[in-house]
Amino acid sequence: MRKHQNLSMTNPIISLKNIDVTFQQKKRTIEAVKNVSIDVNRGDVFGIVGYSGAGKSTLVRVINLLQVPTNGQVIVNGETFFDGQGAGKSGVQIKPNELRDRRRKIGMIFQHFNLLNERTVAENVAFALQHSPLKADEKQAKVAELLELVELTDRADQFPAQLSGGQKQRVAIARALANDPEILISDEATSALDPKTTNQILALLKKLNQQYNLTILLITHEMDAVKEVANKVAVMQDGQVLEEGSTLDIFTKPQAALTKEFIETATNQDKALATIAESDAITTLNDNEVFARLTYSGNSTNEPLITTLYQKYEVVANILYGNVEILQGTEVGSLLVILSGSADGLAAGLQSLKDQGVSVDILKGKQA
Ligand SMILES: Nc1ncnc2c1ncn2[C@@H]1O[C@H](COP(=O)(O)OP(=O)(O)OP(=O)(O)O)[C@@H](O)[C@H]1O
Repeated sequence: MRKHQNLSMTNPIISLKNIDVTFQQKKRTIEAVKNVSIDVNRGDVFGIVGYSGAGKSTLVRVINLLQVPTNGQVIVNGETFFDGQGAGKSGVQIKPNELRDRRRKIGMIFQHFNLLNERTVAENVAFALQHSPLKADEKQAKVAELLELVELTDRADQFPAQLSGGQKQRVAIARALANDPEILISDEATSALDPKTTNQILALLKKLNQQYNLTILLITHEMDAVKEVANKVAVMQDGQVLEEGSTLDIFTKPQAALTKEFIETATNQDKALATIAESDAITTLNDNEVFARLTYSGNSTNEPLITTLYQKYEVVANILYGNVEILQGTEVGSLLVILSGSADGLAAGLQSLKDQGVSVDILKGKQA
């Protein structure tokens, strides 16, 4: 695997501008992607999160024109692949043979691995090299190198049916990397795997990103997966990007209700919230109390938030749930608390938390 240079000249490596994808069916029009613009920089692990049907797969298939968009611009590595308004195929700006070449530099992996069952592990990887200019012995060496990279050297002569899900996905990764792609699109690649195997695959993707500067697009319905590896996230719903930002910002300052929902799941807050919401403390919340979620990162973690609330504002915090994650090397904490105090004390205390960069969500209580 070749290490890709970080050429600032060609950043972003993928630029999608105002992309629409509309499918015409007999009686109805499906707007699968609506006016989406995203820039992916070289070396990014860019997470695209959304529920089934949000348009994620359709959007990423636009990158290598497996899906020709209805409108918009597709620019990869500074080269315009597509530019058109309602132009259909006539908006394609690249010749078919060139497009085939460029597609080889964009590897893809999928939920169901898409391996050839009649071929061995080594043959599956070699299959991706059928159009490569390498000589036979070079191809063999390349396959061996790739299998070593994904730690499957000892499985080279086995068939997919003899492998676990995680091993099958590693074969698929080796195959996707055969032509030294600069971009890897991972479309729900861990969705069929158990949590432990998922983490192993995510760790492998992270290694490929760090060691080879491979740009990765990680499509998933699990914010958990994104949290592990992505430095940027876009949240999709109904064909649109609801919000986009660094993983840290998305986790600490989510704006859209859907983003908050994904984060609650990824940080196990959803389960805690469900239990806590039923508890007496919440169902019989007093007038001088608020139930709040406090999210803080980096510097704020060192601040004695709770102590200050009490000492300065006489606001007492009852912590019902706490969680700390390390995201991109930064601590992100979340607390579910009942804060009690005088109306003025609460107002001033909450304001002081916000001033310290803590994101405050009132989940129940007067100030909601
Ligand atoms: N070729 C097609 N023809 C018609 N409709 C399509 C086609 N491909 C996708 N769609 C529709 O476009 C919408 C977005 O689908 P898409 O597969 O991109 O979503 P997704 O977020 O990737 O979800 P999933 O993870 O389930 O694939 C859906 O309503 C889907 O039914």
